[in-house]
Amino acid sequence: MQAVHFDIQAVGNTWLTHIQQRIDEKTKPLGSLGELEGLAARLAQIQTQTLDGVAAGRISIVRPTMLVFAADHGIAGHPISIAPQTVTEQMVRNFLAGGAAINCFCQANEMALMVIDAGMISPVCSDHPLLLTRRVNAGTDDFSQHAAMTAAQCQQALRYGADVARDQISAGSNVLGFGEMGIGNTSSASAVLALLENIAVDRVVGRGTGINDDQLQLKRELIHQAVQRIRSMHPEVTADIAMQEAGGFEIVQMVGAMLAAAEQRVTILVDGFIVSVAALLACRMAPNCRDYLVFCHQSAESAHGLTLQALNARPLLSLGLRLGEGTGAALALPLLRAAAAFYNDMATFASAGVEV
Ligand SMILES: Cc1cc2ncn([C@H]3O[C@H](COP(=O)(O)O)[C@@H](O)[C@H]3O)c2cc1C
Ligand SMILES: O=C(O)c1cccnc1
Repeated sequence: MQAVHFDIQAVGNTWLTHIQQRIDEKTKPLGSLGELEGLAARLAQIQTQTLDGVAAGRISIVRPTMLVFAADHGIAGHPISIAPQTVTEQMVRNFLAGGAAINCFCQANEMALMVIDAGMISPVCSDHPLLLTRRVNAGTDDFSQHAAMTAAQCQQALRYGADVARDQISAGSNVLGFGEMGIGNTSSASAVLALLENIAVDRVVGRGTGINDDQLQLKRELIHQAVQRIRSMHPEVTADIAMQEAGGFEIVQMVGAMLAAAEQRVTILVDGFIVSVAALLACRMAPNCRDYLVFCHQSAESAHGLTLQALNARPLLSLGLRLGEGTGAALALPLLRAAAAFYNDMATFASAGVEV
């Protein structure tokens, strides 16, 4: 099967001085809107391709949509989460019924929500308007023993994810949020991070949903075993190998969706640890993808800091969240709206007759 290819343009710094000049002409002391200025500049860079666009263009946030990718993980057959695998499906039903944290935050912040079955153990038989069924398989294999998926499944997951993003973009979205649901997926994310960044397993493994000391010890051992197995077979671990060996279908679909979004100059809202690991994989496959990422929050999962460091990222919020589902990304959307509002509508010193 032919590998999926993405053609992503770098945002480039051509217009950055002009964009910064537009920000500096606003009626405020230089730099006084702090990180909101960097956020506005990033959004403007993503959306602006001409000098006229810098002078008169507006940052637009159209049909912002949260994509929650759900899948199951063979490794969750071991007691490495507070919850059994069945909770993935139960939570997906909860998303569809509107009862989860992500539903509340999307509703509060006027964000659309779509849930993707990327490969849960059992399909949710539903023609629910929020559900997209893009199942690669009924969960991955236990990656502490075997590869999580085949090369063909990995390519299929990338393709499905890319198609999900393209469909939302065709429907008008120019901001896509990323969230996930999959019991055991912090194990997968930790293994991928250890493999890509060559970090010692003990430093990348955390408590996920809040496991106890015995479970943490087992989680470390299983991931250590996996990393040793994978490294002994592949002295050089590429993103493709990390995904096949230790990924989850929701993680790989997020990678495909991010790459497709970046290809179409769409802003990507990155949630917590698991989504950030997907972002790291996407940037390994296509470094220009980095230009389209907005890092929304820093999770309490200890390895999230290491992931953000690897991506040279400074997130907008730090609220001690450790939930996933896209919650941190949905909470950051009002900051994007505020950045767009001041960039688009704030008076300049000249227009307001303010002299300093
Ligand atoms: C009720 C419940 C709701 C959740 N919503 C997100 N997650 C989060 O926890 C899981 C990852 O943690 P671990 O690797 O420890 O299983 C993912 O499903 C993630 O989205 C949840 C977990 C639970 C139990
Ligand atoms: O940071 C996250 O995304 C996270 C942390 C714990 C559990 N689930 C998700």
